[in-house]
Amino acid sequence: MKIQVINPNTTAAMTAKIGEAARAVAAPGTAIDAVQPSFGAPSIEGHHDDVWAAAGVAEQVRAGEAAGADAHVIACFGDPGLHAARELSRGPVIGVAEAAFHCASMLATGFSVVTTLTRTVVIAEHLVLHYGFERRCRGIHGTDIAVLELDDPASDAYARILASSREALIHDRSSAIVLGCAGMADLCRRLQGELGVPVIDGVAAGVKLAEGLVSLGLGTSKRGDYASPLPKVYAGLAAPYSPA
Ligand SMILES: NC(=O)NC1=NC(=O)NC1=O
Repeated sequence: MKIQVINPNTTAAMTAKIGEAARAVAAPGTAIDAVQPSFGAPSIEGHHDDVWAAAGVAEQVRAGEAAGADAHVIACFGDPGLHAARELSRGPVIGVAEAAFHCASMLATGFSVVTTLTRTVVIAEHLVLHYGFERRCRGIHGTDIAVLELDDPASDAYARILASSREALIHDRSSAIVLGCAGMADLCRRLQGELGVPVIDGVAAGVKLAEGLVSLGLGTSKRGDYASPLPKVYAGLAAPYSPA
């Protein structure tokens, strides 16, 4: 099967890291196509970035459908464009936040989220409510590490995320950690080893959930609000949209 993994920001190094994290867990028969939009923000750190990211996700899902993708993973913790992507897709579309929340909820009675800039905490809060996890998510914590600082050794990102996770487990009385940024994917196993609790990276969780649904012969329902978008010409876009 082929899974398109979309980094909705436009930083190629992050797309490569996300693709590596996806391939590390993909089953032998699963091909991972890691992509990013042709336009948009280099990192997604707020509502304005999110809007552009959602349009970029729609662009990439349309291309992925034309290329025969069996499923799509939206690899940004805000799950930008998730519902629009499901209108466009025959197969499953998994947002990394939704995937991580589901997995954490099957491993612990309560989980905490550790994310990047504190200003993005409200976006994660909105997702928790939108997906119905308010009884399972015990707290969401910003570390004030910018997304593109995650790879900068000078940011001391790992130590700061580890410390924030330790505090969250105590303060929230939670038993699992959800990493609140796709850019943290490479830290997951090390953090889990040091914290001694399940640490969920949404990229890996999203890939395995997508694989599982496709292998069950399940795809996005095309009845109701996830039916294909109505065919129309979109001003300013190269090609008018017509359902596959
Ligand atoms: N909470 C976040 O900062 N999420 C993210 N921003 C990105 O650019 N990618 C993410 O996963």
